[in-house]
Amino acid sequence: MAGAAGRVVRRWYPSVLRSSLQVPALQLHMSKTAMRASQKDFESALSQVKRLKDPGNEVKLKLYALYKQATEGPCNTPKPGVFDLINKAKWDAWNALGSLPKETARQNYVDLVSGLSSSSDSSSQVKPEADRKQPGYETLVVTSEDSITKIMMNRPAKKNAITIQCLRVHKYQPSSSFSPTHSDVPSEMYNEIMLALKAASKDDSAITVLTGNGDYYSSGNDLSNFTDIPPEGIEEKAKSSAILLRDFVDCFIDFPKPLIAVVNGPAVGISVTILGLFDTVYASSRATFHTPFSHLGQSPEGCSSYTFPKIMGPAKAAEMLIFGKKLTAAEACAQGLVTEVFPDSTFQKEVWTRLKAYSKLPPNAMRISKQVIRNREKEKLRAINAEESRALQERWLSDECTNAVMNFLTRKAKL
Ligand SMILES: CCCCC/C=C/C(=O)SCCNC(=O)CCNC(=O)[C@H](O)C(C)(C)COP(=O)(O)OP(=O)(O)OC[C@H]1O[C@@H](n2cnc3c(N)ncnc32)[C@H](O)[C@@H]1OP(=O)(O)O
Repeated sequence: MAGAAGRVVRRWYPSVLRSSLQVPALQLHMSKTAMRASQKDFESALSQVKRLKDPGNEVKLKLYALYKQATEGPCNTPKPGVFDLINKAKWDAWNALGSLPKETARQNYVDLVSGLSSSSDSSSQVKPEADRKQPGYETLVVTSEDSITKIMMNRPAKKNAITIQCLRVHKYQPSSSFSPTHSDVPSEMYNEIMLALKAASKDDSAITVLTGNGDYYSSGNDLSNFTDIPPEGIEEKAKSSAILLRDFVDCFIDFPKPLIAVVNGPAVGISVTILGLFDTVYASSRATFHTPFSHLGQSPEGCSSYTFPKIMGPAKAAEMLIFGKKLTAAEACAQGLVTEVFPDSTFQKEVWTRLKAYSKLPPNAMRISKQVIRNREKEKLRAINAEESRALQERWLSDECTNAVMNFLTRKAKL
């Protein structure tokens, strides 16, 4: 397996796979004997693959196997143990290629990537407001129009799960080696949402909207965040995640303008809990609201331990936050978490018509009204946020949490 230096990280590899799917830089300096006609195509496919949308684990395994076969030949490593699920899946995929010649594997790799590229080019996934899109975000589409700044979570293939890890993008230098020409690209969603909120708080928009692209609003914390353990160890990871969580939630507590959630589909975990910090929540009739913290060995965040009992009363809040009861949009509206539910078929049209009308109201008056409503609670909310983050820091180190996350990542459990 590759050492830490000189690695290519394929952006869409979940970190659970990434750790061992990383392509050793030196392997890309193919031996002279391998410099055949398809070498150039192969190299171009290797760089093309990094720009593709996530093709799913099955295809990633195929790519991995073909890559290994093309560069190393038939599988030559011992079979991983039965509990080493990820490495075993990879080993199985490589081993299944038997004695396929290197050249054929290389050609198959090129063909597979070319097929993936054309299907991703013709993908029906809309690139919303591409022309008005603010540059610089990897996981969001941020647009400003009609005095509304819209922050759209944009990982539809992953149900807009919110990522932590800062991917290191190493650029391929054909002549020498892989070098980290641009590292720490802010490609993760927690930080990008914070950046977008900070920018929106200062821009000339009157209101700010958070929504999701695709069929989900958001499936909450990306559970593969838990697998990206730094060399300093798991305690350090829990500590830095708790700080990130606290800072993330503080951005919502402190946001100075009217903040509206346009909940276009199901919402899970932290994408639900922070709704208590929004001023208005519009939901599609297709949306659901689910906070399965106990199932995950975790505890509530986003100030929900305070806002939910306040909004819906302690008994209903406990059913959601302790027992993970999933609410329909209508139920969430009846409990006061959602402002209004719209039929899914007319959701976007009705909501945006409403929001455009609101955005024409005098912005300073709206801002002051929000402050009058919210300011007296801010200090309390910050203290609650810090306390919830501390509790989670411990939870993340528990066996209950580790087992629940591993069950999801190995596909034994879905919520
Ligand atoms: C640092 C701050 C931490 C703050 C603490 C936050 C806590 C939380 O937010 S707790 C909630 C965490 N979220 C979950 O537990 C949801 C897990 N996801 C699911 O149960 C399901 O994926 C689903 C119910 C959301 C959707 O099911 P389904 O419609 O069957 O779609 P798939 O499962 O096939 O999902 C497609 C694709 O997306 C990946 N994915 C979805 N959600 C997550 C997620 N939260 N984390 C990581 N990955 C997620 C899923 O793995 C699939 O990926 P591929 O297999 O590669 O296609």
